[in-house]
Amino acid sequence: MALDAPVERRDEVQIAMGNGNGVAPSQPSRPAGRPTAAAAAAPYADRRLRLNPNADHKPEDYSDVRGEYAPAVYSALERHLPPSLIDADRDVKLHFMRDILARYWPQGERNKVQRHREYRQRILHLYKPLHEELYNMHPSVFFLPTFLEAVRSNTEECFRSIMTEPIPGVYSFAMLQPTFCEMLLEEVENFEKWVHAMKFKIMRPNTMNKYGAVLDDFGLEAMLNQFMEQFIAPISKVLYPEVGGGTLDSHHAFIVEYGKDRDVELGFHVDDSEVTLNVCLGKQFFGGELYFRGIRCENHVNSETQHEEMYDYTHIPGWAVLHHGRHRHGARATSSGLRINLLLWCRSSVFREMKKYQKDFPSWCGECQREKRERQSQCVKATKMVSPNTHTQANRLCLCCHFLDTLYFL
Ligand SMILES: O=C(O)CCC(=O)C(=O)O
Ligand SMILES: [Fe+2]
Repeated sequence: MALDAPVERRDEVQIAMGNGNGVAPSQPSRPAGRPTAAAAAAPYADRRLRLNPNADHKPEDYSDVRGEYAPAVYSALERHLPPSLIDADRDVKLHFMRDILARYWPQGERNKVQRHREYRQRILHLYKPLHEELYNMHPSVFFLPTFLEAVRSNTEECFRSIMTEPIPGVYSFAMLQPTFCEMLLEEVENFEKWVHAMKFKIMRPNTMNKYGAVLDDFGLEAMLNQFMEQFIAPISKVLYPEVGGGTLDSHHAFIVEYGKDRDVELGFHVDDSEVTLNVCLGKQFFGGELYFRGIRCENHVNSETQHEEMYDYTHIPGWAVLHHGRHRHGARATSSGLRINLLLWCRSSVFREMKKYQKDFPSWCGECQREKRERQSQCVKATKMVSPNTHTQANRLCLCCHFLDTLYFL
């Protein structure tokens, strides 16, 4: 099937509010007459951190250093400094480490994160929760016994025993207690009313939603972290090892709202996640089916869908659907009623870092797999075409192909 419109990447909204200023890192004091830390660190500018830390080295104390990184970050990083720098002046090392950190996290991004932090702090300070019990993890109140039992058993067989997998990589299962769904719906409603009454700016979950709310913004972040670590990560480790399912370490959690006077449908997109959990909380509605169209890497995000990749999922309150973040999907119009879903985008920083060095992804991208099969069949054809005495030529071709397939790292 040719796609009508390009696939969107669904990104988090970044809010601009507060005083807009990031906290400036403090400048370490410097005795007169000595070269600046920047000048002293300059000769090391092209050096990189060591991959393996120097476990015997005792790092300096950075507890007086103010800024966006905790002092512990500098102490940990110091063990990775190149040998020529590890015994340099503390200011020189600090400058070098700040340079490294800034390369990974540019100033503009840091300011946005800082503003968002301030926004959350203001809400946490002022908002009074309706259901306090939601803010701490209570497994038996939140989850159905069948789901809890499967997670406790922690085996692939038990996970699969409560799930259906209608197409590869999409799993659905009954997950949440009805009372938990009701409480969460009431909490979100309460938060939205409060935001309105306070004339506070509400941050929508995504660039593609006009309604909904970010659960992490009003105090549910710690509980949802446990939700991910204790209940989604064990499953992802088994079902999604190829996309970092075993190393999930951060999340973005939000509510989406569809119906009359809300968002109606959701365009074709991929999520900014490795693994996405999507659970319907209610209420009553028609429509809103989730349609899937194959898993794709960035290079192939707009490639054609194969027939066997097409699947439509109908939401049921309390039921979850778990899928790859890069599984292309969208939601059809909710034609009547109100549909509210909880989304947990689970991310792995390790997987994201490793992905930078890979050139294709036949273990999970449907199109990379298709191209690999194509290359292999070309090789087989080439092998068949040559006579036995020129076989070496064909072997060379095949070896070449094999080499290309295994050369993931540049
Ligand atoms: O409305 C839905 O169920 C889909 C939501 C979704 O895909 C998303 O928020 O990323
Ligand atoms: Fe999505």
